[in-house]
Amino acid sequence: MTTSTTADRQSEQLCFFETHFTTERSIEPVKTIALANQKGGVGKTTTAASLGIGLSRQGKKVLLIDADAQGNLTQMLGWPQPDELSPTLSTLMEKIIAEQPIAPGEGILHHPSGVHLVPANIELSALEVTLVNTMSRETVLRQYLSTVADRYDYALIDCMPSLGMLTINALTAADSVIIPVQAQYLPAKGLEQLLRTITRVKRQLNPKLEVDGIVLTMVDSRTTLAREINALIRKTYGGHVFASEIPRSIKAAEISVENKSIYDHDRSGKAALAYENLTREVLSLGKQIKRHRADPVR
Ligand SMILES: Nc1ncnc2c1ncn2[C@@H]1O[C@H](COP(=O)(O)OP(=O)(O)OP(=O)(O)O)[C@@H](O)[C@H]1O
Ligand SMILES: [Mg+2]
Repeated sequence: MTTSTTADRQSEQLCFFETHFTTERSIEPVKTIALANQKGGVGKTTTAASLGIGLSRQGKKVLLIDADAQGNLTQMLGWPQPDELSPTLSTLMEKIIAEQPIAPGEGILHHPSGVHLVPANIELSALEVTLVNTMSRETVLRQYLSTVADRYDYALIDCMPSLGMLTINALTAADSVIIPVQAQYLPAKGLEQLLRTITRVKRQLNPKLEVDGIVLTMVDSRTTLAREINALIRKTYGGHVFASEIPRSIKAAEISVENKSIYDHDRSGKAALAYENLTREVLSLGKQIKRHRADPVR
């Protein structure tokens, strides 16, 4: 029978710590969040920009990924002609498919707020068609992200309004999903379809995928209908709805044409304050994940 000394035990524990944390760091140094909802115009892009810049204002290194061929996020951040940009997300994903090397920082734009952006344009539509006949077609975006992930704390993917192959790529690359829902219409059917897709991706492609929550956008609490729908969503999805609600606000609508962040455009307005609250909630979720990850070593 062997008796382990205190030194042996300490060395074993150290080994366990190193293995645990080294693995976590090398695989998941970044928290990747997909902003997804196949319904159009619900605030995905506005939330991606405002949450991303919000996280950056809290000292986090943030990469925004425009995964929509409309290029709305790219335009919102101040590149009004995305079709003239190269390389873009489609170029980088094509390189992954062709197994070509990607240079450090290739295609990544720097926004004055501090966030970085992988832009998109109409070429992404063609790429989506190419993906259909590509080996490991669901993991191309995840493979791209793994080449840049170690430089960021958060990567936010702004999805297009569909459940097509690019959104599946985003869900496969993500640790979690935030679902912006416009509190004006009953979203029940579309939401169920989205949640089924998330469950399918989690089961077949990405076991770590979680839903961070639904964020109610363009909330107008002046109308009874909006208040009722708001209450119904909270009753149905309970703890999966963020406490922070994004109010309907002209200032929030204006940022898509002003090319300013909500924090620069209307610093103390209600939309900026709401996005600051959402940012705090998202940061606190990140801490919970870290606490959870650290549990086994205690
Ligand atoms: N809080 C808000 N109050 C008022 N208007 C808003 C608000 N948030 C976004 N908008 C406006 O609503 C429209 C849709 O927003 P956004 O582009 O963020 O949605 P989306 O879900 O990304 O749309 P798509 O599905 O087309 O990608 C835009 O014109 C935007 O400026
Ligand atoms: Mg959008």
